[in-house]
Amino acid sequence: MPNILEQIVASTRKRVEHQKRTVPLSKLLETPTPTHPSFYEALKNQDFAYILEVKKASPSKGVIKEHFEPLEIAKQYEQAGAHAISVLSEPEFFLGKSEYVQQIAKTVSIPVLRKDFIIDPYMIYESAALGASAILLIASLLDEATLKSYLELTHRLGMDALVESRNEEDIAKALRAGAKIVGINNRDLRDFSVNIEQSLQLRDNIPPSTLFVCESGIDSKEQIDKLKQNYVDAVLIGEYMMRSDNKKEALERLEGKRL
Ligand SMILES: O=C(O)c1ccccc1NCC(=O)[C@H](O)[C@H](O)COP(=O)(O)O
Repeated sequence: MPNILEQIVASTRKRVEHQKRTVPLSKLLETPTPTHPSFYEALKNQDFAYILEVKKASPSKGVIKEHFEPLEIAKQYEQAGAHAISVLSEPEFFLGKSEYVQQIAKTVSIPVLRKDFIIDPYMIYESAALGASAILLIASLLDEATLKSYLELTHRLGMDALVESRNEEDIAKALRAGAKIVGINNRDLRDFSVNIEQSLQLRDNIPPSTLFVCESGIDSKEQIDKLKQNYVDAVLIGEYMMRSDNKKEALERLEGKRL
């Protein structure tokens, strides 16, 4: 049985091939690219930034939000004080849609990160056409030369990339390839367990000139305090925010402004 990433990648390959037949790259390139705010600057301009995630479901948790209104959630995130919004567009395992990225980017004034499993340059052009400010690139899915070329294309199209890493090897590859923003995903994909110690242990591998994002499993003020003490620049929070009815109060609880 292939592991979860292999399953997602296989499904993504089929989806991209189908999408290329529906909207060929030549046609996609005719689409005017919407202007968008800078994801990098939005994170850099804060002592500690919050990227809040819009996702209906995930392989580890199944359906998280049955009654799912992505645009409404994104507006609530912005009003709550998010500095950027992450939007899952992968349809089979996360029940996402590319349209969510487009609709949300059109509506909010903060940057939108397209969270998908980018394995083809077509998806980078598509992300720009959707109005994304940034994309996720997963270091373990791409060899170094490919990661470097995807980063160059992303930057050339005026977007930023969050390069997701899980170990020293991924981080070294990301830095050599020119990543300006590195994320550590705390979720172990073998058993789906999450532990923010993963980010803290790898913190010193990332130079201060590179933005450092801690991803997954964040749901308490104690964790946020610890991450701030360890010079983490930003956090990416999905499930905790998705399950909270009042987004503003949920963020205030993480910040210790509310019990
Ligand atoms: O979450 C999963 O089950 C998962 C499985 C396979 C690949 C990626 C997966 N998650 C994507 C993410 O990284 C999270 O959506 C993101 O970091 C937010 O995590 P959380 O706050 O724990 O929802």
